[in-house]
Amino acid sequence: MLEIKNLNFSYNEKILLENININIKSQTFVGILGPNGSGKSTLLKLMLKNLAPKTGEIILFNKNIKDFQLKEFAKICGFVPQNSELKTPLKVLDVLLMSKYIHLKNSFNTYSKKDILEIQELAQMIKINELLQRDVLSLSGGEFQKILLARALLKQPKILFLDEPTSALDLNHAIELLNFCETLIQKQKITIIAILHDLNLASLFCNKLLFLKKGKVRYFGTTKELLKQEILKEIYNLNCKIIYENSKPYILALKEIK
Ligand SMILES: Nc1ncnc2c1ncn2[C@@H]1O[C@H](COP(=O)(O)OP(=O)(O)OP(=O)(O)O)[C@@H](O)[C@H]1O
Repeated sequence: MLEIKNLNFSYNEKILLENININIKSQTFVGILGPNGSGKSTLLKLMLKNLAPKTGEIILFNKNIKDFQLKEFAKICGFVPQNSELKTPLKVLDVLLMSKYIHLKNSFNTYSKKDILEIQELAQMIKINELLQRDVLSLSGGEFQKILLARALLKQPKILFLDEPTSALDLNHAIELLNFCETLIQKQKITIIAILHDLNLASLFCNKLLFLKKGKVRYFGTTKELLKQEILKEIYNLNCKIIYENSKPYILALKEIK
């Protein structure tokens, strides 16, 4: 479904991503992990066509993403950024309605009752229905993150990219949001690619992990295969214990004894 072949990327002379080769099957929850500065956001920007590879290609549904028209690409790919460019005082409902713009046949068309109903249904599901009439600028960080997710989902994307989707959420809300994303994979047959820093959340929700370090793919495999003491030491220089609960690995970070 999404294939990256021999991808290299650099800014000026600085190599940021080197010889990236991965193949992501549909209906997978992929976590992109790695230390700060390892190239996670750069890789996401390349997959979103915000940056262009120096060499190599990114193939989505058998087509090089550079050959997608912007509107066609935007219909297929949903993106939930960490922060948003949204700085204008708009009602949440209006922000969400704007995401339906892409499906309007032409600029003279207007939103339908069906669009409003769809927003209300989704708002119920991700528990933002009480926020619809609020000004986006008045929302808390966590509430805002959920609005960004709703905005991406209303485009009914086939692939959803998330940049640290739980960074502003408490643990309960983080699990609730990722649970919801997991059900989307089954119900709407979408694929999710998320940058995550929390290894335990990655363990709970991701089927596959991509570990980057210094711009290279160090590991790409199943969560069970990769969440191992020696791998986490190699990638993060982390001392940890792995505990298994319902056959899922949990990472217990250890303080270095001096
Ligand atoms: N515009 C730029 N010009 C030069 N270097 C850049 C630019 N953008 C990013 N970098 C560098 O590229 C490297 C990878 O950055 P990137 O943001 O992809 O890392 P990351 O893994 O997402 O990090 P973090 O976990 O801290 O968000 C870093 O060393 C960063 O300083």
